[in-house]
Amino acid sequence: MKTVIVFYSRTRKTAHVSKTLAKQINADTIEINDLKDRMGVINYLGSSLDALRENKTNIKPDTIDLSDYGLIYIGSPTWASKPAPAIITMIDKCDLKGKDVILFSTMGNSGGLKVVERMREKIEARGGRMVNSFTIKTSGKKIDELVEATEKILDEKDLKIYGI
Ligand SMILES: Cc1cc2nc3c(=O)[nH]c(=O)nc-3n(C[C@H](O)[C@H](O)[C@H](O)COP(=O)(O)O)c2cc1C
Repeated sequence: MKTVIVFYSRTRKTAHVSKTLAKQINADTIEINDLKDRMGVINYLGSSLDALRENKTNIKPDTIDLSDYGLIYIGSPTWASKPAPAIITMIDKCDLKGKDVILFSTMGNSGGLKVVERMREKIEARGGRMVNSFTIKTSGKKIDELVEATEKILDEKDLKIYGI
């Protein structure tokens, strides 16, 4: 069975982590886009509130077909210690019955574990099973440092053994 990395990324950090992983483990990627404008200071506050309240949002693609995949990574930035609304919305539209899932979050400095924990609850409710997870701090990291941190986690967590 194939592996896919499903992610949302507002400022490309989670995207860099996802693309690095995909290259290393030979996985497909699916980027979830949030159709609501999330940029700028005012939208930052609104986005934090949306995340706190677990408000749904319009996403593109609207639905994703995971039937070809046995192992699914789901990655989200940390927003107010919660998953981004685009990821909450996406998980609630997915059939994860019998799927192994690896969850990860990026964060400025803190709250990433709570994001993983909330995603775990949600994927389990939809029949998925979390087999591993990790968080990555992104604050102050340049792209090459993010790539390096991702490769380090890949080794530490032995991620290459899953989905073979
Ligand atoms: C609305 C919003 C809320 C955030 N809340 C947190 C937070 O609670 N804790 C934290 O460490 N970082 C927080 N961040 C920072 C992001 O989690 C971090 O920069 C992340 O790596 C960005 O990923 P991206 O570039 O893929 O969007 C927040 C960012 C935004 C836009």
